[in-house]
Amino acid sequence: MDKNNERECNEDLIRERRKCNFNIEELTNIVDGGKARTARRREIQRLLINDPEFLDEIPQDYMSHEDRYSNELRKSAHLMQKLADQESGHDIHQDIGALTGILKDGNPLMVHLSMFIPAILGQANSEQQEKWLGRSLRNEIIGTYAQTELGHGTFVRGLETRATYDPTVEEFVLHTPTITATKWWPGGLGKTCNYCVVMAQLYTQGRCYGPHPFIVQLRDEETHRSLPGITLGEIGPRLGLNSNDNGFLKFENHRIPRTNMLMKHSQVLKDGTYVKPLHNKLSYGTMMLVRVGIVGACSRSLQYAVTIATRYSAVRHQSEIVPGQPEPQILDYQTQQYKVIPQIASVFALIFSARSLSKIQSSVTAKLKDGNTDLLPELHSLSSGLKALSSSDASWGVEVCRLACGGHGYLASSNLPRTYTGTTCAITYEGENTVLLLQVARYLIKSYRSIGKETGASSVSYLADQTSLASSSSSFSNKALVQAFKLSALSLVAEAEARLQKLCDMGQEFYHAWNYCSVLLLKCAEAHTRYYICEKYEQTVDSLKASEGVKNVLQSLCRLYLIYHITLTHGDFLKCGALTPRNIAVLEGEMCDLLAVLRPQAVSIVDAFDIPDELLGSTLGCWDGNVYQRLYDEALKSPLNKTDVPDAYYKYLLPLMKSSL
Ligand SMILES: CC(C)(COP(=O)(O)OP(=O)(O)OC[C@H]1O[C@@H](n2cnc3c(N)ncnc32)[C@H](O)[C@@H]1OP(=O)(O)O)[C@@H](O)C(=O)NCCC(=O)NCCSC(=O)CCCC(=O)O
Ligand SMILES: Cc1cc2nc3c(=O)[nH]c(=O)nc-3n(C[C@H](O)[C@H](O)[C@H](O)COP(=O)(O)OP(=O)(O)OC[C@H]3O[C@@H](n4cnc5c(N)ncnc54)[C@H](O)[C@@H]3O)c2cc1C
Repeated sequence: MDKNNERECNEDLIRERRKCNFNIEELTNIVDGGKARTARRREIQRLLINDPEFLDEIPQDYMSHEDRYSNELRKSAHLMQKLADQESGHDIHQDIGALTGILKDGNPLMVHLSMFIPAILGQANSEQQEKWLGRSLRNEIIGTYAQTELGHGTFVRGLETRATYDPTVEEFVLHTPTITATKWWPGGLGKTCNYCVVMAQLYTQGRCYGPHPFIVQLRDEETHRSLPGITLGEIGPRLGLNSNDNGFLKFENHRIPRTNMLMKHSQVLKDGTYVKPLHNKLSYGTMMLVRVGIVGACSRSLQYAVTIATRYSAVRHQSEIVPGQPEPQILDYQTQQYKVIPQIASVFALIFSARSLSKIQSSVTAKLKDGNTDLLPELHSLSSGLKALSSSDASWGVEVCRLACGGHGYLASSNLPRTYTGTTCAITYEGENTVLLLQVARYLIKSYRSIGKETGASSVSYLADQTSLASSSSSFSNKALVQAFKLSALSLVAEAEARLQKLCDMGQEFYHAWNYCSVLLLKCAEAHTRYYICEKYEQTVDSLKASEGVKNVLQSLCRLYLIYHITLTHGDFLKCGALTPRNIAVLEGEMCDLLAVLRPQAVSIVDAFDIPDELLGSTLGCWDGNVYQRLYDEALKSPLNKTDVPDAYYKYLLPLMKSSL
């Protein structure tokens, strides 16, 4: 599609684009994280888009389960090859965002990249890395991360798979003692992988030391057959990601060398002596790493959905605002703006918090290298909270975008259903959101109770700011609104702590009191994480060196985001006195003004996400807005349209219709 050729473009979109009052390329660079990143992303995307190997012979929705898997594996293998052929020196993980959309319903090699290789990097010692890292980076071996079992996913300490050390032959014996111990879910485990990192309970010298990672060969490297003592398979159709061959795995006293325990943090010596790690949750490091990555991935899913919904809302005309006048673009309805534009604002919120979290992660990793684990709890809390809010915000945002497209949003060819199923899985995997938020709450209560003791953790330092409990905001700057979020979070934490304490004073055990307060604790964790997101949004936009046009757009989006979230949870702001009912009413009015201010820029902002049509994969969201022709052409691809009268008519319908004769 030639973006300079207006003749091929829908007239509404041409008009929308002429209203643009900021530099789109500049905003694109901000979204990508700099000019160089934009250039690199485009280079990769061009490479993929122009390659016929990535085309599907027929739309995936018409393929069988096996064909989907095989088709997606064909493309993912080609993708890996292509990326390997690229000049070296680029970190593939930095390029992952550029790949969004090239694979349509999952990627059987994804967990190899996102967890298996990171697990080797983060959990294996240098000799082990020597042995496995190069081979996995060159894709000579393909692995997954096998932790979850039929009986336990959330509660990692409850895993049942055992790795029992046998010092006589210096081997671990891996065993699946019960049906519930069967590994269940790992992506690519069913048919693709020949290796995996298994999380199993470590037993040595008659003691259990909890879950530890082990690298295990699953299939013969020549024949790809599963090895003796190992049972493997795929778990069947899922809500989405149906090409990922999520699998099951059982061990029957399967032996692996001692040196297959990943020993960067803890070790089992030849005689069976256990050597403790610096911090007993370091073996959870791979999960934490992926949680950080999920925040950025969620922002990308939302960019896709909101690009589709915004362009479609500019093209679609329906009903009337002024009686008797032509049908308006649906984007002119305030209620439609309220669906779509806050989701655009949300994209930037997620981008900026993802960046802030990444920075923290890098500094924690650097400190870990020097043996300093002080900031691990802070990273655990922030990555848990942001993973939870980003995945639930993005899933809800994608669903709102789908609903905003009316009936056509329900069609697979809109690409909204698949975007939704590919996003909502992140609510569950890598730590179910409620569970992760309760981890954040645990950290909040602990921090609140240790006020006065220096923790060095910045995300919770505000809990010591008791004076702010009394102050009510009288100004409405963005900074003041962020303060209101802080006050709301602080007062929820104070309330939860007081309620917990009261129950304990009445004689309840702490863990029962905790469960009894957990709805409120969940709210604390959400409010705390929302405050973090809002603060980063405000600070990033405020300190941004950008042209006036771009700055204005981002200021308005940031303000919309702050007000939108205040209105969604206004009870909390009222309860703590951060805002008055009158303040809320004024803010609600201002939110509608902001929708009106942003309305003419909406198409240009989503254009700045710069998603090529080939990756967006949507009849409704294409750059040229030629929606109806595309919908019609896609419908013609239905196999049912190959014949005028399908066989099923003769088999079932005809006998029914004639039976009454
Ligand atoms: C929920 C927890 C964190 C609980 O762990 P626990 O050992 O029972 O801990 P606890 O008693 O609740 O707390 C004890 C303490 O451990 C701390 N802690 C917990 N995790 C960490 C961490 N990572 N770093 C640093 N500290 C950590 C907690 O904050 C507690 O600290 P405290 O005692 O309060 O000081 C854990 O079980 C967990 O992470 N569960 C979630 C499981 C999960 O995420 N599975 C992912 C499987 S892989 C996957 O889904 C891949 C999908 C990808 C794809 O397909 O693309
Ligand atoms: C698409 C997909 C891909 C996956 N890929 C992998 C993979 O590659 N490797 C892998 O090992 N695993 C993988 N998983 C598994 C995934 O990590 C788990 O499903 C996830 O961690 C949730 O655990 P669970 O299924 O045990 O849920 P459960 O813990 O059984 O959750 C059920 C309900 O119980 C609630 N609950 C549980 N514990 C508590 C608590 N302490 N407090 C309050 N409420 C609680 C939850 O909030 C939830 O509402 C994948 C899952 C999916 C869906």
